[in-house]
Amino acid sequence: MQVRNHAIPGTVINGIIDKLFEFFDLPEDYKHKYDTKDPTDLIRWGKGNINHVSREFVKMAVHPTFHCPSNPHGFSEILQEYTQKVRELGIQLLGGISMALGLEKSYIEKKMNLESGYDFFTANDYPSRQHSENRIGQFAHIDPGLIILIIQNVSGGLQVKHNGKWLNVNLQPDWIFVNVADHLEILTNGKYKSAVHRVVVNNEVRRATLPLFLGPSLDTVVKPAPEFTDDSNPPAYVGITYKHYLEYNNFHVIDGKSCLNQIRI
Ligand SMILES: O=C(O)CCC(=O)C(=O)O
Ligand SMILES: [Fe+2]
Repeated sequence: MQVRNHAIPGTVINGIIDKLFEFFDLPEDYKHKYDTKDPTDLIRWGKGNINHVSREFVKMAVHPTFHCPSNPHGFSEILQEYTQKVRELGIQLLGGISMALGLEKSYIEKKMNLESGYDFFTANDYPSRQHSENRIGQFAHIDPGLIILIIQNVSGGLQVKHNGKWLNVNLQPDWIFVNVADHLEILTNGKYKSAVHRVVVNNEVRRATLPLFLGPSLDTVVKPAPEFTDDSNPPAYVGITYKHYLEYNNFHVIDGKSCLNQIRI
């Protein structure tokens, strides 16, 4: 799904992309202080070039509490504005999805306790093909959470698997790509499917992407809701808290394994 005329100002998007490149261009010594040690750290930095992947990333928890590296100057303010606006949009989209499922608009919002929903933001930095030994930015994976909203500085790199084939997601830089993630699949008992996607390195330019992962609150037990189950559609997943789910997949760090197959009945 793609969203075009959204309310995130271009100045905010460009501002955040500039700050991100500034962050990634900081000396490695500084970034190493966020080196991923414990998956529950609220800011985590990591660099690929392992397992033939070219990617640098920084992940931070942004809701219900907001965390951001203090450098570069101004990064935190603009990121806070960005994530708040994208979160609002995401909640509106989940309202639309609830209605499309024939339920009241606030259904997912209430059921998933989004008021204290655990959202995390990832900034991904992929080198251009010319500056990369590898072709892959991220191997095929699915994402935890309900939906992921992605903005990028340049199109070309993200691919989604559809009917066994990899399709390029061609977005204009100011469009938002919305990916369905694991917890919408679990909640709807498979009516919505978590989208398998991967990232290839862009042929021409360095590419930054800004996914925001919108999730339930950490203590919400997510399981197929009764509205989506009956005798012929029994629950297809075991219910576990969002926190346990994230712990299993290492809070979605490099090559985080998905928990979805583990909880399938
Ligand atoms: O960088 C992209 O295009 C997608 C990012 C992504 O899939 C992720 O960070 O989980
Ligand atoms: Fe992803």
